[in-house]
Amino acid sequence: MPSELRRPTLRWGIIGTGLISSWFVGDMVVPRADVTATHVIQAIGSSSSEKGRAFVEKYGGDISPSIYGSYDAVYADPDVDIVYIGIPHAFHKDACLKAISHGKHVLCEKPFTLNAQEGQEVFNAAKKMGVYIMEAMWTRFMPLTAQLLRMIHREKVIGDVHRVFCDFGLVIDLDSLPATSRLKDPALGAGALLDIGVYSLTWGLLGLDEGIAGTALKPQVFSAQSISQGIDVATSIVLYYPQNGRQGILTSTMKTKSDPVFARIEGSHGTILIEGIATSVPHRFTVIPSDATAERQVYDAPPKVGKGFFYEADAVARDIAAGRVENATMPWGETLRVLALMDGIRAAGVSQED
Ligand SMILES: NC(=O)C1=CN([C@@H]2O[C@H](COP(=O)(O)OP(=O)(O)OC[C@H]3O[C@@H](n4cnc5c(N)ncnc54)[C@H](OP(=O)(O)O)[C@@H]3O)[C@@H](O)[C@H]2O)C=CC1
Ligand SMILES: O=C1OC[C@@H](O)[C@H](O)[C@H]1O
Repeated sequence: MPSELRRPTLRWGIIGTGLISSWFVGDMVVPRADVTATHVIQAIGSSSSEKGRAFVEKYGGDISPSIYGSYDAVYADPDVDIVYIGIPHAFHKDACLKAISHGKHVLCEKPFTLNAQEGQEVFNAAKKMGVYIMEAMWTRFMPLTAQLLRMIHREKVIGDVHRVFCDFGLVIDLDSLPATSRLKDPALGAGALLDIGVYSLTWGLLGLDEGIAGTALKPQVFSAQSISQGIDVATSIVLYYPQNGRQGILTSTMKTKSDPVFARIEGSHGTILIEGIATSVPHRFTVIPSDATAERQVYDAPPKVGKGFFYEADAVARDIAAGRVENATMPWGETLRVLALMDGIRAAGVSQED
């Protein structure tokens, strides 16, 4: 096998120097024992080059990327293979389209775009240009997630799944945030559903049905949203699968911190509890058989190195080296399915203005 396929290299251009870009870059430069891909931080694009320089000093370790005071310079840099988009949701579509128009591959943060229509536009452009693009739904790429889903759907460790409960709650005090914060400004896509509810919804979809994108069963969706200052501060979703009676109760809120045990999956032969520092980051699950005499089994994530963003980045590197334009774990159709569900929830959810 050619070495580029065995251990591919990707040269990344980073768009935005906020929180998520710091986490992502930190993971790309963290020393790892079992590296399967090499990630080079080739360029940083920021609203100002001073900000870009400060970012590299703080988070970049030994790297010395090109630092640009604009995003356009990153898209135009011939040494950049792939653009990582880490800016507020409302700007994802334009950033993706610009990167694609320069022939760059793209990894774009969640939620991929503000709605399914925007997402479709971006995928159409990527298809036309023949470039790779994926939504950075990192939770799906963690080995513990893959192990859990295999045990539920293939090994049927809890028998037939009946219900999935999942919550993602963070305490976000809107009054203390500037009006320009991405967590507060409706124009930037603020709201619990798009920011954190997307994870609860993801766990529900993955736990209740093995299919994704075109192979997934279609649930009926019921929802309620509490609106404050023009954004949803809490969204609750019920997924009901008429095909088999399964139900998901999937919640998100900006009012309360969720419990470390953020999800419960119930089946005919037992229950699984999933825990982590956040609903996006599972670090352990426990299988509790219904038979009280049988032992609980605990499964832990691999020892912690970085935050775990390299799992999705490695997957992207392998895909690109193999000539694929989309990823099998997070294909374009799956991003569009989740976006369409969130569109429906926002359109139909019972809303209460305070
Ligand atoms: N996968 C995950 O776990 C996480 C994903 N995310 C996702 O990443 C994206 C960015 O979130 P996060 O890093 O928390 O956001 P931050 O507010 O921390 O940073 C966003 C960055 O985007 C740039 N930017 C461009 N225009 C604006 C604007 N009008 N207002 C604010 N920032 C702007 C700025 O970078 P500059 O000035 O350098 O151009 C800014 O630093 C979101 O879509 C979010 O959903 C966020 C956190 C965790
Ligand atoms: O994706 C996310 O996960 C962690 C949260 O802190 C953040 O707001 C969100 O964007």
